[in-house]
Amino acid sequence: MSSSSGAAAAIAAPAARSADLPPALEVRAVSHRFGALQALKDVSFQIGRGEFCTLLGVNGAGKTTLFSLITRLYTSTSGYIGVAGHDARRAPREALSRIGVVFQSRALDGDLTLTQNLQYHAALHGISRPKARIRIGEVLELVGLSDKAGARASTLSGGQQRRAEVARALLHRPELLLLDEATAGLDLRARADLLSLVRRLIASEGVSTLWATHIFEEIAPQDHIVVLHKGAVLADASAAALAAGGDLGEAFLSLTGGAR
Ligand SMILES: Nc1ncnc2c1ncn2[C@@H]1O[C@H](COP(=O)(O)OP(=O)(O)OP(=O)(O)O)[C@@H](O)[C@H]1O
Repeated sequence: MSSSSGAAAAIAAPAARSADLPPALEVRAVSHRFGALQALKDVSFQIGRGEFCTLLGVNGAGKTTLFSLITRLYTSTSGYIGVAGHDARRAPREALSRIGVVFQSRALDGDLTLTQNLQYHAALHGISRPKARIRIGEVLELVGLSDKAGARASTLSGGQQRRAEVARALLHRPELLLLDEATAGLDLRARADLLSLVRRLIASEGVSTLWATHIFEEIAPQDHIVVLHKGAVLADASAAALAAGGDLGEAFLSLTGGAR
């Protein structure tokens, strides 16, 4: 893990789990402006294979902007973004085909059944209908929604809809899963269910995860944390190293100068 900021460099980052494969995500010296506003400043970090990485930052920190650059919604004008070794700018098709995304806003068509939603998305990825049928059964089982396959999306609870979006993101077997404030609007129970589901997927599917949040309770001691604040990486470390035996929330507040 690397970061250009002094604070980040001071904290040792966890090593990637597989030395043989390129990192699931490499962000190197990425900056982005919206006119006069510098939304991202020289952001650098890596996510190793099979790693759960939390991108921790308050509202406006730049999390969604970074996701938009990784997914090519915006084009980065400086720096490098690599997904499983594929340059997102030079080889966007290869990079994007390895990413599954759960966006901040809800993205299912409420009038369609869950299966229809997934069939539509599978077609976008060029998955044939017979293969899609099999894969849809698999991903619904993975997220615990097999019994809802024929239900209209609008009839699912908020937590079920989010799990369905995770299923959708997994259809094409991505190597990197991006989730932007995925628990927003969910009650405590649904939040915990979604988080434990995603953690299980890392083991069962081998997918690496970037989980953007501002909620400390979603972080486990072994997680890799990248603290983003005002567009800059302030720390890149394990949660345990960041908390240094104390409270993670306090450590975060002292890094950000009290912003939460
Ligand atoms: N399209 C845009 N045009 C201009 N400014 C933008 C745009 N999108 C984001 N910003 C600004 O860029 C900064 C980073 O915003 P961003 O949405 O990336 O933060 P965030 O960490 O995802 O916050 P939130 O959790 O509230 O979405 C903020 O100051 C925001 O106001």
